[in-house]
Amino acid sequence: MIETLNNGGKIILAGNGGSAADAQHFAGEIVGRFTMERNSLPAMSLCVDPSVVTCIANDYGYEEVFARQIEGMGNAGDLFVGISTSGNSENIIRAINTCKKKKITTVGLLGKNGGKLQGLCDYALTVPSNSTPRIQEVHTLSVHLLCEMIEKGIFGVNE
Ligand SMILES: O=C(CO)[C@@H](O)[C@H](O)[C@H](O)[C@H](O)COP(=O)(O)O
Repeated sequence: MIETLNNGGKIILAGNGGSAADAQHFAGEIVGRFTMERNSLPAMSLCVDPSVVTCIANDYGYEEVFARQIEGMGNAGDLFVGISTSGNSENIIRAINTCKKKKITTVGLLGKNGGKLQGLCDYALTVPSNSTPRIQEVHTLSVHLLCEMIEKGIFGVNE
């Protein structure tokens, strides 16, 4: 993630339900700030524009809501984070496949045994629990830890 941002790429995130909340939370910490006064960094959640999401879902199917946004807004050198507690959400799987075509690095924040996404993502952080709420709680912690590491990695340890 640090390499992506240092090289001018952006972080793109998506998830369903509670994981959609995690995706927008992550983007907020990166674009706004986590704990440090610093320049803004580029990150976006694909879950937050109801007009875009409903248009794609209505016209192309819910499976396409993230893949089509990546097709339109993702660039080589970006990094996509797909958040899925089951690892089996079809719209995240399709998003990852679109990223591969566009040379976008893929990261899975997953749960259980990682599901179908485990082997598809370039990197996977998989919470080995069968409880969706417990997985989500560890994902939220992971979001904060990642944001802390990004800030410290790019701007130093000033807090
Ligand atoms: O928050 C919860 C359950 O705690 C739900 O909204 C949950 O996120 C939804 O069922 C999601 O559709 C599950 O998708 P996924 O994590 O398996 O990809």
